[in-house]
Amino acid sequence: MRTALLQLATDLDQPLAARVERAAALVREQRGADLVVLPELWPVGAFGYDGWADAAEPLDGPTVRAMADAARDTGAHVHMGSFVERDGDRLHNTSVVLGPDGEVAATYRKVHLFGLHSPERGEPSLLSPGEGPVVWDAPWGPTGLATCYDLRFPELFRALVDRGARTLLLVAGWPEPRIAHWSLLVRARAVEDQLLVVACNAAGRQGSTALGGRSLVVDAWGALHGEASPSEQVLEVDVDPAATDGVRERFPVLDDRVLR
Ligand SMILES: NC(=O)CCC(=O)C(=O)O
Repeated sequence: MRTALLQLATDLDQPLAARVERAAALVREQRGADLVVLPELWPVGAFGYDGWADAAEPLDGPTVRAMADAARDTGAHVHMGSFVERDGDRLHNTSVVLGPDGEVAATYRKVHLFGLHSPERGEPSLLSPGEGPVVWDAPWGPTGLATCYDLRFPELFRALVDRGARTLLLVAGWPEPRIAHWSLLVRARAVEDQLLVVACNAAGRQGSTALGGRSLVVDAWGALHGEASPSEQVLEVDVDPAATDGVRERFPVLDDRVLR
């Protein structure tokens, strides 16, 4: 499965429409890929808190529509990363997977909201959490969705495994000062939950926050299939989701769980 991770650097000085147009053009350049993955909150910046309320859109708003058009033109599944979704008077950090037909195939609202550096402006004060884990029945097998700070909460990934997940699509806006945690925890989730993990981070600077890049793909045995630099980059990796079952059969550690 040809997979392209678009490790975007969002330029918050550009108008939102220009950021979306640029991302959609990059998606269209991935013709031939089966799956294209973008980072968390690239339209508004994962740390661009001040712009979120104004930029929030419903699920059928212009950002998702533009990415759906790009998915259709590319003929690929596109995990468009996440955007700030407005649903009535609530805002969510919502990930969206689009099919090659441009239809919404899956959505996931981030469960663990990050606000350690900005208790008054961070995600917990601006957003509402999602209601729980999501496993999407993808053409290549059951696929869990997770977003950034979720990575620090292993119980979410066990819940995804219990719901049948074999592959994990993780999108992030993970900062550079803690990038060693990102690289370590992505590998840990792949090995402990025996999942193929496709993990797409953002790059570049958003205000005072430098995002760390280093997107990576790790299989269920823990082997690294590709890793990006810290800067904006398209990382192309061929992955084999079917190999996860072989790992679980040869080394059935998940069967030996005692606490559930
Ligand atoms: N956007 C995020 O969820 C950031 C998470 C983070 O910085 C961390 O867990 O460290």
